[in-house]
Amino acid sequence: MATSQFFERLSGPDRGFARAMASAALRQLGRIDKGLAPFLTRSLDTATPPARALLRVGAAQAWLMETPPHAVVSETVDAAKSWARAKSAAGFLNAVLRKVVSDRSHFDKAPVISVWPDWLTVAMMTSLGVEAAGRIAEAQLVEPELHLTPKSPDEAGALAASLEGQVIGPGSVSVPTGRIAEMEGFEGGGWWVQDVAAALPARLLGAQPGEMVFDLCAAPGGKTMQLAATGAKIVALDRSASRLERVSENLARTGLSDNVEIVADKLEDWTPSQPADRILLDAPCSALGTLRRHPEGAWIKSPDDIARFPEVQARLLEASARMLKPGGTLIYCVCTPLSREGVEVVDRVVAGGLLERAPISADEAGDFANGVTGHGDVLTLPNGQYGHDFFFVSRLRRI
Ligand SMILES: C[S@@+](CC[C@H](N)C(=O)[O-])C[C@H]1O[C@@H](n2cnc3c(N)ncnc32)[C@H](O)[C@@H]1O
Repeated sequence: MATSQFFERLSGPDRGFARAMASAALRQLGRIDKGLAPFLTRSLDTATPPARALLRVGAAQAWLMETPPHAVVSETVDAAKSWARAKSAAGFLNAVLRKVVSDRSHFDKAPVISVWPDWLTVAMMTSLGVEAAGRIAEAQLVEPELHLTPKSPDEAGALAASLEGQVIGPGSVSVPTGRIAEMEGFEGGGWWVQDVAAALPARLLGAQPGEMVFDLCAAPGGKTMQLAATGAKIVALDRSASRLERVSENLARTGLSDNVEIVADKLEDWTPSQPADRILLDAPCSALGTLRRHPEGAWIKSPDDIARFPEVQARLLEASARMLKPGGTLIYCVCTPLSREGVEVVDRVVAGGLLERAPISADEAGDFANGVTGHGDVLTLPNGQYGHDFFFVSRLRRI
């Protein structure tokens, strides 16, 4: 049986505890491995995957959760004994976990920036500097908040009051986490889940009623709903037909389908029947700005996986620019803080002469004003006010 099927069979507190263990281990995996290393005679990589997983989860309980030491050792060893693929590691786990529960000093000494694999820590520090990379790592230590976008920014106050949340940014609402489909107003479609930083790009596009707006990497549709709510005519395009089903469901639930045409195609293969007044390009990227939500992303991806993005992004940005009316506005955004997928892509395409920057002012960036760069782009690094994702946003104009 696959591990995910075991999880699905759990319910109540067991399910919650399993989730909490996995989340704690994944959030600080790099530090946990550094804390474990002195207790091992060989590299952790040489352990079988089940033994490695149990060791990391045991260490997460000992060092990050308040699980009693005897329970950490006995429950983890019992779990190994009842798992065919881990049975032979029971003695090894027992010996190492006894040391783990009585000595957290190596874990405590591992710097917060080592939560990621080493290659990623280096990439973050090279791109952003040690201090900013450290703040991003810090942000990963805590469970993310739940943010909602109301259909109209004017409704943020009422939504916050009804869900015991608080208004953040220019019209988002932070609410206590819970089962989303059971929260007040979900069925009625008055709001959708969207990180406050993810809501910024569509707001900065400034779509007006009746304008032709292309949302060119649209699925699952958080930004499409924001654009549709402005009263503009929207073309929501994505290469993934299955992900576009999510866009349709989201639009139907929120009652925003009327002015949206959905197109399943590759951006670079699609020929629009008329040029756009405005375009939003939320390009495919390494998604390193959402690691606090999906910390496993740091370990699933390799340097090669993320190296391919800048070429793709530049190609998609150029193709998008050609679909824009002269003087039309384009927002390019990516949910990664790495400069090679952000400012460097924009600089390259701007140098080609199709686009120029339409700088974003500190006023427009609101709570992210401290992220406005000298070029007038925005990089939503930790703002010291509330947790959010890390987006790069640039506003451009067709020359
Ligand atoms: C970052 S996600 C978009 C998120 C979306 N804008 C939102 O707010 O919900 C990137 C999307 O780009 C799509 N994509 C990747 N390459 C594409 C291409 N060449 N043409 C069109 N869509 C593409 C992916 O299928 C994915 O849905």
